[in-house]
Amino acid sequence: MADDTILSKLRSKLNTHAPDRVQSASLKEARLLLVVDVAGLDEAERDALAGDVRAAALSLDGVSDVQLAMTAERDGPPPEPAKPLMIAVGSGKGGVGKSTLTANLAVALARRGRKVGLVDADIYGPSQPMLFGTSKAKPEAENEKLIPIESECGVSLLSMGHLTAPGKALAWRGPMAGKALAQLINAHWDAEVLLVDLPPGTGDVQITMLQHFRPDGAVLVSTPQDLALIDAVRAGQLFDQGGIPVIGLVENMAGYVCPHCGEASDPFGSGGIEEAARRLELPFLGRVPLSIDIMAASDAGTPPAAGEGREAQVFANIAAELEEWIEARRG
Ligand SMILES: Nc1ncnc2c1ncn2[C@@H]1O[C@H](COP(=O)(O)OP(=O)(O)OP(=O)(O)O)[C@@H](O)[C@H]1O
Repeated sequence: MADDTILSKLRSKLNTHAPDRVQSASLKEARLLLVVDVAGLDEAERDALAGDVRAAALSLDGVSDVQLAMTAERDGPPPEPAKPLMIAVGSGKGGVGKSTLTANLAVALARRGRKVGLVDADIYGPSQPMLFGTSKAKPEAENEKLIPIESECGVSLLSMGHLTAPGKALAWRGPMAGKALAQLINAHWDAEVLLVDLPPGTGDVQITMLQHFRPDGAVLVSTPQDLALIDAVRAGQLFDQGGIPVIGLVENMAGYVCPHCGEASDPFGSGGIEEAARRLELPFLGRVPLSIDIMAASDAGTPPAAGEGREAQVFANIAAELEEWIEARRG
């Protein structure tokens, strides 16, 4: 039988594997030499393909022995994409707007052309699915790694809120919480920058985050209230001790302009975080006003940074400060 005839007969028998993977055949005295392309296959897939090709070849008339030459084996698995720069967003105390800031910074960075991923590490009280309007989405997995959910704002994200029933509080102990976090972080991220929304305070998840995942830097958010600020400084010390650079501080809920009469007031004081940043010799990244529009857009699952209003500009300005740090690290 001519080699070309053998090749086409063999390919017609290989319906479960891509027949084109068998590139050439050459028969010499009942011994068939086959060149098989295995590029991009993992070890198990390669073995399965080799087994099927061998069985199909031996079923051909005039073939009593088969020799396989696998190409592309020396290329190894496809290269891993570059690791994203990981930036943790933390706060000393709850309710200061850390999740709101993380979501909107992610959107503002994406609008600057960065590929941005967001991990909601607030596994006890995840709010990112609500902020991005992705509460109903369920991530799929490939090779036992989660595939992030694509939001409409160009930011991909993963949260425990995508994996558990809505509103179900998680009461996990440290090791389980650490495993859950690992699942979210070691996912199939296609991102240059990964923002991590930490739970408030200085507990287990924060410590796991510092020790195991070593973010490249941290942003701290606080309201101008004294107590919030003291807690933020404590959170900053935790990063410092772990050798994680604090990129800068953000003041949230600073200054309120009444939507009816236009009068400006400072319900929680003002300027305290900028002053604290100066004292601590840390960069001040910006100030987000207390705004009904920010709250309403967040509750509706449409991050205000994705819009065109004054609020979008506030987050764009903070993202521009952060971008300087990112550029110095990544180019
Ligand atoms: N600048 C702002 N103006 C108005 N409302 C805001 C602002 N920032 C946050 N909020 C609102 O404050 C509430 C708490 O915000 P958020 O969930 O972001 O805080 P957090 O620090 O992440 O809280 P937690 O500790 O519960 O994770 C939300 O209802 C949010 O919409």
